[in-house]
Amino acid sequence: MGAMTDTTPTTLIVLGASGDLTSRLLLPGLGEVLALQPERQVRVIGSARTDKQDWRDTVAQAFGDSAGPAVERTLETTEWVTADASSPQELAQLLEHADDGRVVLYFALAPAVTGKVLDALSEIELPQDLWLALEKPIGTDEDSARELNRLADRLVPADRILRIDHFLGEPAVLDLVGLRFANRIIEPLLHRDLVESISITFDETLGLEGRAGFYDATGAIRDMHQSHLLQVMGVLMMDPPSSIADGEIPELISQVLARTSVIGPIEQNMAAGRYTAGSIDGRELPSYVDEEGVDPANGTETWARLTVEVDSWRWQGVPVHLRSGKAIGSPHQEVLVRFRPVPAGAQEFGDPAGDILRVDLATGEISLELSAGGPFDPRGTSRVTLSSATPESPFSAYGSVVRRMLDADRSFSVSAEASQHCWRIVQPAIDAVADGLVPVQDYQAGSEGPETI
Ligand SMILES: O=P(O)(O)OC[C@H]1O[C@@H](O)[C@H](O)[C@@H](O)[C@@H]1O
Repeated sequence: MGAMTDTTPTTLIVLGASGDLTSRLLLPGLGEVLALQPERQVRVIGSARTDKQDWRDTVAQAFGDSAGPAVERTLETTEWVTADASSPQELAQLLEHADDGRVVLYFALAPAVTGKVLDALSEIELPQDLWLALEKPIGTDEDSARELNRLADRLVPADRILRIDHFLGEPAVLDLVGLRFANRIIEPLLHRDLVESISITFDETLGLEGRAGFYDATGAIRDMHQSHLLQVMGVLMMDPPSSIADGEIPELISQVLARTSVIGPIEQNMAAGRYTAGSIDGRELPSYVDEEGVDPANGTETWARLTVEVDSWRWQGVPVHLRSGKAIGSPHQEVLVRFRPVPAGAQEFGDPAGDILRVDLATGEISLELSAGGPFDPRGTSRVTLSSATPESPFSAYGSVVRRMLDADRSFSVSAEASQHCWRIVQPAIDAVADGLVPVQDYQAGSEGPETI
C-alpha cells in the first residue's frame, strides 16, 4: 500500500456538505479508508448555510457497509454546524469546533463561493495546522483560477493546498503510472517517433441526474475536458518522475499542460453534441433540454470532442483526442495509444488496425494489441493481445483522494499552475461553442454520440 498511514488526529470540515458530492462520493470514500485503516482518528464536521438535522444519518448511510473502530469513532463524534462560511465571524465560530491537531477544510462549493470563503479566512485567526482541499473546478476561467490560487496562497503554505481531481485517484490512472515507470518496456514506446495518435475517452451512461443547477451552466468541456481528461493526459504524457512523493508528479503534469493547446482551426478539431430523448438499459431519458432546471437558451453541450497537441520534444505533432459525453449507450472509458504503422505498409505486413496500447479506465484492464501477421503467413492479419488481470482496488477514486488528504500527501494533487493551464487550453473550445462556430449536434440518448470512434 506504499506510504505509511498518518495517524495525526484530524478534523475534516466539509463546506457545502449538504450537496450530493459529500454524500455520494466523499463520505463513502472516507468510510472505505476508516474501515481499512482503523488507526485513523478523524472527526467530520459537516457545514452549510442551512440546517441539516439528519446529518448523522447521512454519514451513517454514506458509510454503508464500512465498519470498524475508526468508522464507529467518526460516526459518534461527527457534528453539523450551520454557518455561512463567507462571513468571517461565522467561519471563525465554525473553526472553533475543530479539535487540536490537523484541520482540513474541504471546499465542496461552487468557485464563486470558494473565493468568498478564502477571503473570509484572510480576516480571521487560522488553526496552526490548517490544510485547504479545493474541489474542481478551480475557478471558471484562467483568470478566476489564478485569483483563487492567489487567495489560497496567502493563507497557508503552498504545500498545504490540495486541489482535488478524483481521476488522479482512479485505480486505472494510478496503474498507468506504474505501467509507464515500473518497467523498461513501455516508457520508451511513448514518443512521437512511434505514436500516431492518442485518444482519451470518457463516455457515461448517466444523463443529467438532477444536477441542472451545476451542469447547465457548465457543460461537458468545463466539467470533463477542463479537469479530468487533461489530468489523465498529463499522467500519460508526463516525463518520468524521480520520486512519487513531494509534489513532483503534479509539477510534471503541469509541464505537459503548459505546452498543450488545441489544434487550430478549432472548428476542424472539435465537435459538440447534446442528447435528445432516448433510452439506456431500459431507462427512459428525456431530451437534455426537457430535463428539470435546464434553460435551453444556455445551449449547453453534453458531449464534446477536442483535439489538442503537446508541443514538446517528445510529443510534438501527435494529436490527442479528448472526448466525453453523457447519456451514451455503449460507453468507452479508456486511454488509447495508437502506434504508427510499420514502414513496409499495412498491405505487406499486419493489419490496418495497427498496434494499440489500451487502458480501460472503468475496469483497469491494460492491454497491448499487436499486429502479428499470420497465422502461418507473415502477410496475415492475426493480432496478439497481451492483457493484464485486474484485481479489485481496495479504494475507490474518492477513497484514494481521502486517504492522501489524511496523509497530507500531495503526490496526486493538481498544482496551481496546472489548474490555470487547463482553463487556458479549453477556452477556445468553450468560446467556439458559445459563438456558434462549432454547432451543438443532437444525438439520441443511448446512441454512441454524434460520432463513433
Ligand atoms: O465516473 P465518476 O468517477 O463518477 O466521474 C465522472 C463524474 O465526474 C465529475 O467530476 C463530473 O462533475 C460528473 O459530471 C461526472 O459524471
